[in-house]
Amino acid sequence: MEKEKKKIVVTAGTFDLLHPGHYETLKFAKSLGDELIVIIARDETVKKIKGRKPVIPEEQRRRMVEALKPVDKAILGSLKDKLEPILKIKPDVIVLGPDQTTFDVEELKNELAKHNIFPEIVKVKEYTKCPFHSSFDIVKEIVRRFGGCKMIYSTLSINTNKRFEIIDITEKINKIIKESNVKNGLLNIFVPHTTAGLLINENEPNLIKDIENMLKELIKDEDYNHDKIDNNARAHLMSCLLKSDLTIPIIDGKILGTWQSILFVECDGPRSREVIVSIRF
Ligand SMILES: Cc1cc2nc3c(=O)[nH]c(=O)nc-3n(C[C@H](O)[C@H](O)[C@H](O)COP(=O)(O)O)c2cc1C
Ligand SMILES: Nc1ncnc2c1ncn2[C@@H]1O[C@H](COP(=O)(O)OP(=O)(O)OP(=O)(O)O)[C@@H](O)[C@H]1O
Repeated sequence: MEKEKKKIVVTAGTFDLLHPGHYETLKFAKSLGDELIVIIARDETVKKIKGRKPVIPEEQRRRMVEALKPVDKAILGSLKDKLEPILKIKPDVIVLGPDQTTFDVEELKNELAKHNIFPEIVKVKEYTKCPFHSSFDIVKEIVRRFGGCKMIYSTLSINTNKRFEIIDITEKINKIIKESNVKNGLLNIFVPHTTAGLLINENEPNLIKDIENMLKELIKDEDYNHDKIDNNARAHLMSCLLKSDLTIPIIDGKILGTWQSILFVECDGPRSREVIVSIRF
């Protein structure tokens, strides 16, 4: 008597962080035949399709899927052509997940028909009866609970010597970044004062003089309303043209372009000033 041919079912997917939705799909897929083969999406494919690499590398994902009870075999997919493994397996049934748009059902049928393969194609329903029924939801929960951005900060003390003065603080900032050991992050420099501020520009002595002249030209030495209370309105107005904070990316431990320096601008010195430097990473 001729041995009855096994009914082979194929399904595929990323299966990054396993959840009951995966299991339900696999259990259902197995119920449709005798042998279930799962094609595991390659890391590179997932990066292209979902815009992010899976958390778990492909071989580790393959091993875990193969260890699941409904699964007979899990294989890594092709890097070149997604049809390649199906053409080799020649399945009787292909199970597509609820959110799988890699193949249009009709197109897949037509394409396989060209190779004399006529599988039944079944689409599964989404399983939602558990708190986490999507791998990305698990990722978001982990980030929410443990990932949060870390921040370190320090305070720079600056003693200014003149009424108006521009002080290059780049070296002091670079020292803080070096000591923080942060290679990639976001630097924020904040001046908690209303008569001083920050600028990024080239520290060239003639240009520094030009910046001073520009501010003094724009905000002339005149009588202002605020002078009735405190004789420093000009400094307040000058600081309106400056920045109270700077946000600069730290990439590979470096900040700033070739000609850029971080300049602290005193408009109402001499005084003791503070600059708050925080780094998020
Ligand atoms: C029938 C079928 C065959 C597939 N074959 C491959 C393959 O050979 N190589 C691969 O990297 N991914 C393959 N995939 C996985 C898809 O690329 C995957 O569906 C895509 O990364 C989206 O992820 P998700 O299905 O887990 O949502 C296949 C998917 C299906 C539905
Ligand atoms: N909740 C679910 N119910 C049924 N099937 C699911 C569910 N979640 C995923 N699947 C199916 O499992 C297979 C693998 O899916 P995949 O690895 O993309 O999981 P995912 O949770 O949808 O991932 P992500 O959240 O990153 O999109 C696909 O066939 C997919 O449709």
